[in-house]
Amino acid sequence: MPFEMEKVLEISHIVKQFLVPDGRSLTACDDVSLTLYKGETLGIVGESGCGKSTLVKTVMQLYAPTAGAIYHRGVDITKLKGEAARQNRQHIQMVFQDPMQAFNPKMKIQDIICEPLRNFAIIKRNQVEEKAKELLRIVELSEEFAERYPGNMSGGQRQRIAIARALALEPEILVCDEATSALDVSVQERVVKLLVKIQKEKQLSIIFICHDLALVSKLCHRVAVMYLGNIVEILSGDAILEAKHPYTKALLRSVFSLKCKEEIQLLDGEVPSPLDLPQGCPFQDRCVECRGICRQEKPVLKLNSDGHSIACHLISA
Ligand SMILES: Nc1ncnc2c1ncn2[C@@H]1O[C@H](COP(=O)(O)OP(=O)(O)OP(=O)(O)O)[C@@H](O)[C@H]1O
Repeated sequence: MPFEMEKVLEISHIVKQFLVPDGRSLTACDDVSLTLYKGETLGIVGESGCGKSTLVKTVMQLYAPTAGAIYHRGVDITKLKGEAARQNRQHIQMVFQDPMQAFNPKMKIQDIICEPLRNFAIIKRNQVEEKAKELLRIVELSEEFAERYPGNMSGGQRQRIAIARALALEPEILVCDEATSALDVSVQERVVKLLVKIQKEKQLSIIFICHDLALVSKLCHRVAVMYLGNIVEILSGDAILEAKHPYTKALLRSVFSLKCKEEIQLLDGEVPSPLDLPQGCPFQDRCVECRGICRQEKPVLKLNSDGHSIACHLISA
């Protein structure tokens, strides 16, 4: 493994339900368990609405889970309150798709980058400029950006600023939710290379949510595939084309072929509503191989001897 097998985060049986206006509950995450290791990039993929953002917002303590626990270095962070919860946020930072929404347009870049450090009283006012320049160097931007405002910068530059701000507190974990998706391909490639470089230097663990399966397979050590609030498969990024779960295989077929960039087949059928989860396998209504047992029993995620996990009744370990 290119990363250490030291557990940094353990997501354990997370269920997240939302109460919707008509009184029913919507299950966005349905018993999700995942481990993140030190220095690892863990990709999370799946169609829109499968629960990726809800899962990472629960990790970020933005949502309280309905059930389950999230252990960071052995401590269940979902139970932390007040100052203990605030302190823990230093270790897990997030970069969103559109950092502009998070930036105050009237603040100088140096103040935006150093705001987390000021909030935790780690640096004084007169140390902001120097610290901002140091962080700008890490994300390979000129020190001149310290004095600028976010309005007149390119998307790639803003995303580097967002990364610099997220790294300011020297977190152990960086969560990137579609962080490179709005960038054009060449800028995206440079930002991704930067993330890999920083990860190697700092042994950072990264959770990377992205719709682009080719990018995920290139960047991520492991990839978790989500469907209707469930993890259906976990496999090595470089083995994504060897996926075995019928959903992952369909997802791979439905996107542009990694080799010839040619669209080949769309995934048939609609994703069922998370308001009305079926008994049994979440993928049963779209699976061409569906059998009786798939409608009765929900398959558990089983670890194969090659480190590949699959939740499917039809595939044996
Ligand atoms: N605050 C909320 N209240 C009610 N329902 C929500 C809330 N947030 C998310 N959902 C629902 O939970 C399900 C999972 O949404 P989520 O945003 O986590 O999916 P996603 O995989 O991140 O999708 P996308 O790729 O489009 O961002 C969806 O059905 C969504 O409508």
